[in-house]
Amino acid sequence: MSSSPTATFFSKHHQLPPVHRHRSSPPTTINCTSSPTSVTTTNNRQPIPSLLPFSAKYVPFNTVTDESYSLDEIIYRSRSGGLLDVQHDMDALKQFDGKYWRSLFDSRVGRTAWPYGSGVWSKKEWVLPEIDNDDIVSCFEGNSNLFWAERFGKQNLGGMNDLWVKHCGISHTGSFKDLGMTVLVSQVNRLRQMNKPLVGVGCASTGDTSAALSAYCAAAGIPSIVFLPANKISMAQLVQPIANGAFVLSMDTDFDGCMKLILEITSELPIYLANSLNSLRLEGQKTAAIEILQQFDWEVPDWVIIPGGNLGNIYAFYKGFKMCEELGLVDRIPRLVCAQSANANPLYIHYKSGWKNFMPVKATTTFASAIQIGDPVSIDRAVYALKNSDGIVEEATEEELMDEMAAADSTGMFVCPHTGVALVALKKLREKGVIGKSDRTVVVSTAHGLKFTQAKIEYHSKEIEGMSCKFENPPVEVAAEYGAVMDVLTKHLSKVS
Ligand SMILES: Cc1ncc(COP(=O)(O)O)c(C=O)c1O
Ligand SMILES: N[C@@H](CCOP(=O)(O)O)C(=O)O
Repeated sequence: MSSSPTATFFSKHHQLPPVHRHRSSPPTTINCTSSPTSVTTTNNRQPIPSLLPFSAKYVPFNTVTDESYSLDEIIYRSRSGGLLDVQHDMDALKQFDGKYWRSLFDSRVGRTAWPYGSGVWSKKEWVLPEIDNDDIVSCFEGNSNLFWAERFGKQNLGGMNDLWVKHCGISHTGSFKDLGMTVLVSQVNRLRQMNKPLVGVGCASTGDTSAALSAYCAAAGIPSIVFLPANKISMAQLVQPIANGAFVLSMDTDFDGCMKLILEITSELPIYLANSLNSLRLEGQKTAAIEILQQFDWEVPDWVIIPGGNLGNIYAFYKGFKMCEELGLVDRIPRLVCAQSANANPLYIHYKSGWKNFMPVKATTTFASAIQIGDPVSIDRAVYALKNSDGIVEEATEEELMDEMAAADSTGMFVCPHTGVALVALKKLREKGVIGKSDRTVVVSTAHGLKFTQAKIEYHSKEIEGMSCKFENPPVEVAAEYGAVMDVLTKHLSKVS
């Protein structure tokens, strides 16, 4: 019996359908690979000599030093214990102008040529330029909907007309983590092909990283191990790694406790760390920023608002925008806003103190459970991103975030509580007049609302202690009889008309 094509689709050894094997080059542009000798024009196939190859390496984050590491090394921190960053050879990338890169990226959208149809791998030269296409583990992530939130903007924000929601949660495993995980798991796949001693990949998680890790590992046949804080993630998130065959450890601690443990374990055992401390993840996540520019035909929005927890994503967005500026695709970057839950707000406190001495906090329960993080590993990256984008940090209380989520849902979206946090930040900045009525603004929606149905059910049944749930919309129980249905319906219609 032949095996299911979907089961083996991403395996290196599987014979992909011809359309996926075909490495197409965009029309009227140059077909770039990582080797300078193979950079050719599509018209005459003449090699262009002396071009620098595209390459990337790890360097200490925001530090001037000669220290650097190959991406094929298993390393997460610099010699001094600081964060790492993936540094691309910008001189090599600058051999091509902004117009070239724009048209190359545009030409790959929605295509099936492996792996460029992925929103991440369509930017391969800027992500992991040296990986072999056969080693890539992709679920064709990215290319997510940039939704014009017309009704929400008009109704809830005093006629704001240029408001957009980037639905990163409408994705393979239901969150933006897919963008980073395709890169990390592809690199692990490559390292395993190189016989590096890696028995598996592990992460601590509030539910989305674990879902993405387990799915991408399962697609590639790589063991995954996830550390979850018991009873602190949604049921939908818990079942994702279970279904994907991960080794799931449920621990009586919070995310910060799980994070501490995975760092200790991965330093002892040959398990590769998949959290965003690992800067490879951010290379994939930064493509969401590039995609936003692309979806606006390379016009730059004024504001981008991102919910923050472990704080890798805010830096990933900054990096994506900054690369586009440096390589001439756009001439400026947007102002960034990081939005936190008031119950898990170490960055907000740090911002309000004028960036004086960062102090972790003990994060308490929040409906935005995926950002219940008190000691974010990427604090330095976030501060850098915000300082260099004239950024702002805002916070949202439980009632504010749940109301905003419900208000967004009532205009046709179905967003997660973290998106609610970002929408509160927008509302507060509009009310203060910081964000103008006609400013082009993008709110990044980070996970699918279907992962958080329990929170929505509690809200709409007014089951949340101390919360007025002003947008509640509970189902009406009615007898299955014509008269009874008519009564409730006419009453209802008289109210809405
Ligand atoms: C749904 C969701 N939104 C936002 C975040 C915050 O992202 P980051 O940790 O990169 O700040 C996370 C994870 O932390 C998440 O899972
Ligand atoms: N929300 C995250 C928390 C961990 O973040 P990471 O980006 O460092 O992996 C999750 O879903 O686990």
